[in-house]
Amino acid sequence: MIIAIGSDHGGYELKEEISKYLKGKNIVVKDFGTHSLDSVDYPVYGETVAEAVASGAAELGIVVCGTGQGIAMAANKVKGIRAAVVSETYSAEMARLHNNANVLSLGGRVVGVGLALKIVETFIATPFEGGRHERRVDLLTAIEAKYPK
Ligand SMILES: O=C[C@H](O)[C@H](O)[C@H](O)COP(=O)(O)O
Repeated sequence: MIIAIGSDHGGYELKEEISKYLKGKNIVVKDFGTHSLDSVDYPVYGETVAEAVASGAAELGIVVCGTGQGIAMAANKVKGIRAAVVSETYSAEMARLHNNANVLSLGGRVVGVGLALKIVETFIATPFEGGRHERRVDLLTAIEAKYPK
């Protein structure tokens, strides 16, 4: 599995922990930065990770900013992306099962490392359930088609 990751300065430290965790599980990590605590702009990293997922270069994406909110907003602007802001494991599971989320967004100033890694573990281990949820995810995609560039 290939996972694209990215963060701003507010998510940098957690992004590094997630990268270490994933590599320890023999998952290929494509790290799109940032690479230090210097202040940067989260939309840049949200878009880059989302593009990697939308193009198929990565199967899933994980983005981190201070709250997980802004970087998820950026990722969700990219066609084909369903980014979910998650702070506990139930939502991590449901975001995959029901929403087929392809990007996980975490707040580096919200969740501790231990919980964040459990959320990541849950997110990547849970498949999309399909069935009635397929129709609803298709309706999300249909909204995108109504607003072409
Ligand atoms: O949603 C946005 C993120 O939480 C950012 O990480 C945050 O706004 C950055 O704030 P600051 O520039 O004060 O570190």
